[in-house]
Amino acid sequence: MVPGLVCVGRWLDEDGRRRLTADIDAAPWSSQLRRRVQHYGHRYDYGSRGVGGTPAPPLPGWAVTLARRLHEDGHFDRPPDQVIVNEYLPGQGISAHVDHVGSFGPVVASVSLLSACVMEFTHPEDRTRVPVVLEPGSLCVMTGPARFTWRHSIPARKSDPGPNGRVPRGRRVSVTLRTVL
Ligand SMILES: O=C(O)CCC(=O)C(=O)O
Ligand SMILES: [Fe+2]
Repeated sequence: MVPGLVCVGRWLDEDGRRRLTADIDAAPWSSQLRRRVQHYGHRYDYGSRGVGGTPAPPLPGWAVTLARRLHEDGHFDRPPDQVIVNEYLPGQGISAHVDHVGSFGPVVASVSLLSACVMEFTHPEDRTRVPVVLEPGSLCVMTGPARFTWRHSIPARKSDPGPNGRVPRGRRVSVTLRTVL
């Protein structure tokens, strides 16, 4: 429904999810934009804010493993070298944006952990809105129009609409991998 968007459910199995979450939680978090974040690789972040800030630490082992697998699976033509980890507590979200076009390459990949949530893709001209459920362990890859034209956001709310009523959110952690231009 969103051209250029590919989502793979259960990209990480339960053990993989548990180990990745433990590795991430063993690292220090910093607080920005009301969410907690970790940056690795070049510190080019926050969409329209563009390039900035102090250099980030190199990719830790778990991020190198994810980056290699995404490259080997054919999602990237070189292993992604920039990683942002976002934590969302129920009620937190991210406003509609396109990941900074001048800073990042043509592929943006996100792995979801812990709680499911709904990401909304919005077309800037006709305002078409497509909700996409991000399940724990899933991989979402944005290329082409999904990457460059459509905006993505996570509504700041405590539950999401589901087929059988509202689905409460829990703590969610996402890992987004990109290449720096
Ligand atoms: O949490 C997510 O899945 C998306 C994060 C995101 O869009 C970003 O950091 O640019
Ligand atoms: Fe984004």
